[in-house]
Amino acid sequence: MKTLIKNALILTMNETDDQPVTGDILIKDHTIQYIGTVSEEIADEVIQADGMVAMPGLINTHNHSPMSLLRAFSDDLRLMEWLEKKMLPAEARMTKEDIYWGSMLAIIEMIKSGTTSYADMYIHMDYIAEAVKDSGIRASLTRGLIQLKDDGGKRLEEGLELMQKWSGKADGRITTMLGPHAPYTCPPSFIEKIATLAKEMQVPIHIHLAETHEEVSKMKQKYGKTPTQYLYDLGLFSGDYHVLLAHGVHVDDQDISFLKANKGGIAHNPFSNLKLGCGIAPIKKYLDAGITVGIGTDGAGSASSLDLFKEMKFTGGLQKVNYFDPTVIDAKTLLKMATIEGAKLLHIDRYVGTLEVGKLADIILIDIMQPHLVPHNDIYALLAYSATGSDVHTSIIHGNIVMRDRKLQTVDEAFVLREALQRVQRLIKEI
Ligand SMILES: N[C@@H](CCSC[C@H]1O[C@@H](n2cnc3c(=O)[nH]cnc32)[C@H](O)[C@@H]1O)C(=O)O
Ligand SMILES: [Zn+2]
Repeated sequence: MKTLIKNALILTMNETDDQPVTGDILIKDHTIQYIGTVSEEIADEVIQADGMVAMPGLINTHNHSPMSLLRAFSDDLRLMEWLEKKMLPAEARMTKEDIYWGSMLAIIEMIKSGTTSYADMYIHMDYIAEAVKDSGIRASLTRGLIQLKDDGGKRLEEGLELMQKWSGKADGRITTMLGPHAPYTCPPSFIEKIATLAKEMQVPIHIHLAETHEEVSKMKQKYGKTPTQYLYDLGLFSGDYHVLLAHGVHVDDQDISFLKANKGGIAHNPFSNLKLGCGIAPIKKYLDAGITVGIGTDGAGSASSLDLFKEMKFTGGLQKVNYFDPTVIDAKTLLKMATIEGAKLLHIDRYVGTLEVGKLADIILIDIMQPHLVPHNDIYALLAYSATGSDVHTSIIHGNIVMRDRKLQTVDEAFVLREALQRVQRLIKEI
């Protein structure tokens, strides 16, 4: 099967070509076969892309997809209260079917706003994997692991089963990670056990880190260390594996030097951090230290929506205001964070994250012939600061057209919305 994208303004996000050029992209099965000028005759299908930007699909580096069912349910509380009084009781009621439809709701929102790969940490991951398979998105799946008493073992078993059952499945679109939830929910022996497994199995780790002031003081009180030093001392950053760290809001300079040892990096979720009143992560310092930073949303229970174009604006705006300096981060850096840097964090940058011959075809087309996207002076600035998720016209993942002219091709959108509306009543009743 050969699909041709014709006459697009191509933004490869590849280091070597800085400026977009008008041209064609030929996709053969799952892969980008040629970028340049291609005759329409050789293609089975032609997508006319005049007036559109073609760029790599966006990568959401942190999500809890079924929490989309808990959108607009608890919005103005502190993190611990939000989590313990609202989210956890509602999550405890989620059936496997709720998980499937909740994650499907999140996935179709992500696809419709330009995300083609995402990282998910949750429970009942089999059902999320089914939704990933059915929808056509690419995902890195993690069973979130907590150990409150002696109950971590069973969860870890489930995490390992997920890896065995789903790694490389759905046509290779699914990868997996090990997922200790956070320093404050995982005692030292549990972290060590997971780090050892990651080392043995050569798999990445996905964990929350230093999200609030409270977390830092709690860990200092209990262990005499910051959350970052706690993980560092347990050897989490010294393995051969990548660690995807969500948030990293409250770190000092010593913490940042510890984080340099890690082969993964930080998933920055600015709007979730803002809405939970957590703080502003020092993204400029991470970038200065050479630490990889990607952009995520976190679950819609805190992030409210899963639009990475929105998160790019918050990322840029917050760093500029935090350092009283608009030059600390630029539009191109924001777009890199949302594409290739995110791909590094998911450990799939060999396959996606830029448009290059030989890479998998994860491509979005953005309609830039709209009042808020004209003129086209600087395409990076246009995409990072002016565009929103609803400007994404067409989305191709793994060579398959999953959305065309804003219409989903793999899933019945109206059906998913009805399922979500009906299921949420039971989940939030009297909480
Ligand atoms: N609660 C699960 C384990 C973790 S899955 C991922 C968890 O992270 C929680 N979560 C979502 N967003 C955040 C956040 O911003 N900080 C900390 N936890 C979060 C979410 O409610 C979910 O329970 C169990 O009982 O086994
Ligand atoms: Zn989270």
